Amino acid sequence: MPLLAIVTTRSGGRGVTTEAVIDAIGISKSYQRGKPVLNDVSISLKRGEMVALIGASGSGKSTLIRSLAGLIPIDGARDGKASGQITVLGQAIQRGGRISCSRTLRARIGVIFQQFNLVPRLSLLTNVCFGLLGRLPTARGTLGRFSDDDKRVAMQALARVGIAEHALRRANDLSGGQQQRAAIARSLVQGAELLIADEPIASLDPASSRRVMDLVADMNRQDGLTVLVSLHQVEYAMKYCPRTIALKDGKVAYDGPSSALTPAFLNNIYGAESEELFLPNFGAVPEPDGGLHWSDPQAAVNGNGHWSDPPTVVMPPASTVAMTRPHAKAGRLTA
Ligand SMILES: Nc1ncnc2c1ncn2[C@@H]1O[C@H](COP(=O)(O)OP(=O)(O)OP(=O)(O)O)[C@@H](O)[C@H]1O
Repeated sequence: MPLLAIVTTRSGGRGVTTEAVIDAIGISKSYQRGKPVLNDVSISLKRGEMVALIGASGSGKSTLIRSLAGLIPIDGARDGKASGQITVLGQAIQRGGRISCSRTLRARIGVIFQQFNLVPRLSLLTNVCFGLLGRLPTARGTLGRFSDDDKRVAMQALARVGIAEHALRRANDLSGGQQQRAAIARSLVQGAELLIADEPIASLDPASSRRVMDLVADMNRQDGLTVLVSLHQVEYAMKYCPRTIALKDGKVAYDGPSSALTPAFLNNIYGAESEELFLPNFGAVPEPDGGLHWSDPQAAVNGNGHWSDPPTVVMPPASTVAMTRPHAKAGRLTA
């Protein structure tokens, strides 16, 4: 697909297919020997899915995201235990504790971080052009010589994320939300097929968070990008992602529909942190069986729901809402 088409396509979502875009089998990661931060984790994402990764602080979300993106090596075979394997877009990105990510494969994976990862003293335009590096001849890319066509593509991406007027401003002169939108524009010009985002809204105010999540959801629906996004606030996971994977102590504690998550389960996952997680008026209401469902399903789907930014709400005590069998069936519930 031509680059301009990648940035401007509005042809409608491509839906979820059966093709696995991420396939991680039995992966573990220890920063210190004998203390695994990820412990035998297996997950699979199909093309076109938008999946949230949630879990308490320290549960291993960033470690999993970085492992899947081929940024840190997972554990190799150890103590008689076979090593895990990660396949992304049909290619082994990690095997036996060794990263084997080609330049071509890396160009197909967009990665967004909480701290934006822009070059602070360079313009937004140049930062977005860096997304083209995986596609340019090495010499031109290394010298950072971008053609008028390259800049046109970057401008289109900046226009799509709504910050074209700031193209020539230095990245560090812009707000966090604008910088994150520039990082998204960089993934757009990159032509990524898979977007892996590590707490992209963790340092943003609610309005900026919604804009960023709306853009990510738009890339999923309109461009067919497969998205894995780690989120601290569960409400965003429930609003934007049909499926949620929850980590607890480095293991998959839940993998299933976001709508089947219950306050009791979330209390279990987050413990004392849980009171900070829920914002009311997102449209999520408890069902009699303890699940959370959207009062306006269309709002959940198209991101046009009514939003407000009220103070945090205290979740009901775990004992008041029991996890019932239908949820265990709907998702893979192991916590
Ligand atoms: N580079 C590192 N060296 C040593 N330990 C690390 C390193 N990175 C993370 N850890 C540890 O691994 C555990 C999981 O960290 P990780 O950042 O993956 O969790 P997280 O779920 O993303 O947390 P948060 O929501 O706070 O970002 C934590 O105990 C953390 O201290």
